[in-house]
Amino acid sequence: MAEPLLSAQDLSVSFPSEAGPLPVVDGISFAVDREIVALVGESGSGKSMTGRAIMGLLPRQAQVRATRLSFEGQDLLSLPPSGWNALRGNGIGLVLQDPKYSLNPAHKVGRQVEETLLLHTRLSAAERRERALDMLHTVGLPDPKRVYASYPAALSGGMGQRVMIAAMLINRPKLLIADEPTSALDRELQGQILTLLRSLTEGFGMGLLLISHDLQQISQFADRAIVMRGGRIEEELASGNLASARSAYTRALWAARPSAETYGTRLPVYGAGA
Ligand SMILES: Nc1ncnc2c1ncn2[C@@H]1O[C@H](COP(=O)(O)OP(=O)(O)OP(=O)(O)O)[C@@H](O)[C@H]1O
Repeated sequence: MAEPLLSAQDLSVSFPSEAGPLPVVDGISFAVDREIVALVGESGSGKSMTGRAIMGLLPRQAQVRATRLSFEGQDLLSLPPSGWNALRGNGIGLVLQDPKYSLNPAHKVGRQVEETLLLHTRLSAAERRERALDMLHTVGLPDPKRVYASYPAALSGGMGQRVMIAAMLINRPKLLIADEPTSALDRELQGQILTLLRSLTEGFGMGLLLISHDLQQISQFADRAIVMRGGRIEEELASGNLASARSAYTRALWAARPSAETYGTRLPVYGAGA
């Protein structure tokens, strides 16, 4: 069988502490292919650190170990810095929570959307512009020319997130990691952005690793869900089965999912031993 796009076996991330290395991701194994896989779990369960390990973007003091961590068969653990630079934005893209912090306020949108093309291709300035305008259109932004020439401050949150997605997808990465890509947006915009991500994932034949604490969202948009708890995988299941999960822990998370009234609040934290 062909190797999945991303494969992680026995992946651990730990931080030094007075009591020795403290694992925050603790021996997890999973794979992502051309599909939408959600990493779900309460705050602090290790979702973001897992995503960052895959991008080679862990804090300096973090230690990462795995028996295997590979992207398209390429071993990520032995990748030199130049290899990471080639991979990021090119093979794997990352969309973070809030475009306010991801987009540089000092540069126009067009330049930021084109950046990956500048780094990884030999396209001319005119070709880059054309691809950027095309991508801004693909992510559903009206008047791409105006957006292209704007500064990020002129964009609403939803537009900013569309611009980030355009910037990440312009060079057609095979895998997109989206870490809480909609939690800075209101409910309606969340649905729009996730619908966009879903159609782009399918249209481009990509894999999407969607990191989220919102189980309701995941049940609607992801194919599979990996439920994390205290750095470990509690259970992996088809996301449509979250409501009837085998694990009591997953069922408790499902029961605590945000409703229209509690929307915007964080999930309660259950101790690892609860
Ligand atoms: N630089 C660091 N040093 C030590 N511990 C850290 C560091 N960064 C994160 N951690 C710890 O790693 C654990 C996992 O964090 P992570 O950000 O992966 O959780 P998460 O599941 O993504 O939660 P959230 O939804 O709140 O982002 C947390 O307990 C966090 O305190």
